[in-house]
Amino acid sequence: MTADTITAADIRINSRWLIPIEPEAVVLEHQAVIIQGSRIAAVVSQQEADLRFRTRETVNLPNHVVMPGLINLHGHAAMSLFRGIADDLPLMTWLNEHIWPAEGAFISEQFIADGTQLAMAEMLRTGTTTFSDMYFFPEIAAQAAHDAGMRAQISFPLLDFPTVWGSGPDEYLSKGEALIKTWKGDEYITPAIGPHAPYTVSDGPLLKALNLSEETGAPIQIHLHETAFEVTESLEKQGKRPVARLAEMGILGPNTQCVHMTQVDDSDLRSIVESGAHVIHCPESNLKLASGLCPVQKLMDAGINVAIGTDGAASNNDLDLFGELRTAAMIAKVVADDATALSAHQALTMATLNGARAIGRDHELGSLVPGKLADIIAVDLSDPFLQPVYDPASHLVYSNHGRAVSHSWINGVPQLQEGTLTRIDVADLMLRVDGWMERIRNQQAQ
Ligand SMILES: CSC[C@H]1O[C@@H](n2cnc3c(O)ncnc32)[C@H](O)[C@@H]1O
Ligand SMILES: [Zn+2]
Repeated sequence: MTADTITAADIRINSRWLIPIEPEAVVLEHQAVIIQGSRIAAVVSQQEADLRFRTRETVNLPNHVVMPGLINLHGHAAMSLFRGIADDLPLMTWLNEHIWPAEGAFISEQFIADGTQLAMAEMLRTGTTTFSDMYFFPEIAAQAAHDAGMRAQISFPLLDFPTVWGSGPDEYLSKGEALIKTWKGDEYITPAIGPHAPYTVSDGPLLKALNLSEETGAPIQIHLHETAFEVTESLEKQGKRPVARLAEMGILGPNTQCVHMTQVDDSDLRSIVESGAHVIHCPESNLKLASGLCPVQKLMDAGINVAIGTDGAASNNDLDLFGELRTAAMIAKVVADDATALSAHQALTMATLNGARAIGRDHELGSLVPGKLADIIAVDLSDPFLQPVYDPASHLVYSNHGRAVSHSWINGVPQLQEGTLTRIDVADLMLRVDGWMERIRNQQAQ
């Protein structure tokens, strides 16, 4: 090897273990990830890296596993400010009697800016590099994510009734169209359409959402079959199951993300498979609201792409995707009555490549492959609760929680170094969070 075969690059990450996700489910040892600009230039053995690359910066991670950044495909980021205000309730009581009144009373542009930043701090700290949001004032959330250098799919809300963000479907759709125009093509922000649920959006606005999606390419994300009650009520009012209604309208397709899907009969399964729609599994929210259990392994066996999300911090009550994976893997086994269901590697793929596929970005996100964007995390396995290490993939899913995440990069830019966030001023954020807590608590006490 001569000097002219040595390539200059920006960052070299040396790690004890590496889980690339693609091309296969393996754990590699003593690898180096080479980053040039915003992309992965190479993933090679450390010996080969010594011969082929000279980098501006080298990060040595001797007790760590390096893998692609996690993708949290469903949440309501600013609801972090409502964490713990209404626990131990079923979905419709939680929404009608607690969450919707609180949203009416408190949500403003500043609430969304602060709440989204709080959510991003937690997600970055626990290994998420891309998140999906469906909430009010999406233009503020998009700007907050962009400013923090986080990747996000930002869905604008669509409902039949007025909220803090608009007077009804027409206003939501025209503001949403503006959001799409502003952010389409951005490398960090993917604008999307968020019809809330089949029970809150009637056919007219749903069809307009579909038109907008077809015209702009913006994905649709919708809460779907979250509870048995949703399905029963739809059968009573519409004479059909929500999935059948959406399938007949043409809403289900490869650009549609169906969140929850705890109720799946054979006809639902067929509709989802035939349409190519994606399912977003939110196990902890489903458990906490006693909504039901998504049959993840059955969906995957049928060929459906299943990604994972935390849902909002008011129904979870955290945004730690590693914790979510542990729950997902555990309940998948009971639901399938099969301990081999959702293995550790399948779970890690669900939180990375499947998430990228659901937002149509698997060609550039979700695995550590040369040419893909450098969204990378490192997890420190040196703590006693992660020792001894026979299989790092097992530890990441079954023994870990997100606090062991030590480093992350998004687009090749460091976001977390030795557990410290580089782009969010946490002390300042906490002052603003305290202010919101006082206001919310005072109003609740009245
Ligand atoms: C249209 S903005 C989002 C809207 O959804 C509410 N929400 C939060 N979690 C859930 C859930 O699990 N099912 C249904 N709706 C949910 C949130 O409070 C906003 O009002
Ligand atoms: Zn939700």
